Amino acid sequence: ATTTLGSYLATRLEQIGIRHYFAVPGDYNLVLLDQLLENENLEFIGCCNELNLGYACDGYARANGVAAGFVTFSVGGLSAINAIAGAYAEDLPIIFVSGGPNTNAGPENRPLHHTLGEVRYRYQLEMFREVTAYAASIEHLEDAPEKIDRAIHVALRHRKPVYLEIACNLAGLDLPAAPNQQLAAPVPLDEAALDAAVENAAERLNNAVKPVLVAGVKLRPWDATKEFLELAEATGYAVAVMPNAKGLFPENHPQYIGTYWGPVSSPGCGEVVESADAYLFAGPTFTDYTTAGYTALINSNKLLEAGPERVKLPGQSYNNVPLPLFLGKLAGRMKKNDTSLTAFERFRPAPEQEEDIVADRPLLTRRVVKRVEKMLTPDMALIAETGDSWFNGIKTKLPEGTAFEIQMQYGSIGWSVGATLGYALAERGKRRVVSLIGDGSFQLTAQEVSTIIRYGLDPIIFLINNRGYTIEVEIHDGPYNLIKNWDYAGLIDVFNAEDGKGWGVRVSTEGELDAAIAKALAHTGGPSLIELTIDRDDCSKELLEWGSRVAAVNGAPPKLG
Ligand SMILES: C/C(NCc1cnc(C)nc1N)=C(/S)[C@H](O)COP(=O)(O)OP(=O)(O)O
Ligand SMILES: [Mg+2]
Repeated sequence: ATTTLGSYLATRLEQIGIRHYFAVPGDYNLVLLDQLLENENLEFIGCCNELNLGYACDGYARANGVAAGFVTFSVGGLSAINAIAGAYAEDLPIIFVSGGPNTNAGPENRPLHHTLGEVRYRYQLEMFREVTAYAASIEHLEDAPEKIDRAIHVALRHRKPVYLEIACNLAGLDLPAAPNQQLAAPVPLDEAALDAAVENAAERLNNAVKPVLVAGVKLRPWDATKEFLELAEATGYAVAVMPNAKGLFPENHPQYIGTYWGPVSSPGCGEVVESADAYLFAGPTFTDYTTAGYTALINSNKLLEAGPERVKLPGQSYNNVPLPLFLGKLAGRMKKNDTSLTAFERFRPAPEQEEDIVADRPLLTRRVVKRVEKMLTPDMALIAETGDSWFNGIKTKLPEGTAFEIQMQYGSIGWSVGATLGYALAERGKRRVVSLIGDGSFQLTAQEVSTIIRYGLDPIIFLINNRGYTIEVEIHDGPYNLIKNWDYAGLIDVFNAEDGKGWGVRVSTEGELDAAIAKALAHTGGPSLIELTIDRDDCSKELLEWGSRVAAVNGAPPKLG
């Protein structure tokens, strides 16, 4: 049996669990798209532009584990590259495919449209090489299967996007049949290093007086959340999560003490973590944003850092130690010690009294967070866009089982609209998406709401209209932080046109918000966009504190020498 190059690729995508792929057509990928349409287990999802296509792949990969996107050469690829770089930063496997020039164009010295006007066609491949874990151009049929399989293998093994460029005159040609072979490779394991790391870590933690555990963002891409929970319950320690790891440990768990974010940690949490005499961080990233401008007091003499594939203990490092194996094995060596949790219990903040809704009270960010918290259910996912939505999203208490998504490593505003599309598609019928999106971010990618309408997805979008770039205002204000206001709620009518089922409303009081949420929860067949009127200076207190610290780091004078 033979298969065409395009249907070989389609079969592979199906084999790794993809059911939808995102595409914007162009004459370099039309024949390839025809091949994909032949596969009835894959659904074509057309996006308004390639940047949003990339963000949709990001959101889909967060829910589904891996995603695929298809663009045309240069005008498509160079538009998508920012989203693919973001997926690299966020450890998301994406099979990203661009149509490429006809294989004869180079040898016959043919200038082509959509290119730089010179006969040199490798520039897109070189650019993607920088933001993917593997990049290859397929210009000969005989090496297509190997390059496709290698790309998929690398994406799944390293949890990173990969890039394939397929010459437009090859996609519909026959290939040798597709052997069903193992595509995902296990993480390398050094048994001796694993045992030594467990031995050393167990000794340090079992001899500590008040050790704590902190969950990091890499727990999820390296499938170690279950083992982290096991370790937590084997130790009885206080457990915190870093801001971009929210949702990776159940927040109603008796050992959960909140978000550890240095000076903007949740009440009591920072104190307990920083006063511990040993802390195990599992899968952490210590960036300027996750440490509030490096003001988090993390002492390397007390730090046990378990990364995706290596463990770092004070004065010792162990390589080829997979995170889930390390955490799981360590759990079996731990003694119970609830000293840090007992310390936290002494000042655990009393649950906040639920304030009654004051119908005609103007909206306050703090009150909006409380109202969103109340509507969340375990079968929802909360997506927080870059902006004050980070702080508001992170402060939102999650019911057990509710998922949380944030792009704190890359922080490219506008990401959340495409990510909402991709995530909602992957989780259709299983999880409803609730998104917190600022007005400034929304203006970069708003048109993808029409794709959400086109495919009848029903996320609930809270559009926080505070008249500008408030994060930037708090870090460093200037006239550039002002934006032109839109009628955000009215956009829904624009995108609905004659057949859409989106619903939009603008609210400015607590009573209006309450009624809008009730209506959104009942609204199906399309998105609900609730535009919130928020005062320009009404932001979370954490943003104020965090902003001044990040600004201090940004402004640090160049070191001499
Ligand atoms: C302009 C910028 N960051 C710089 C930036 C600029 N361009 C891209 C693609 N990504 C970025 N992070 C940021 S965080 C704005 O405050 C976002 O504004 P908005 O969505 O309105 O949220 P807040 O009002 O809560 O800040
Ligand atoms: Mg704003």
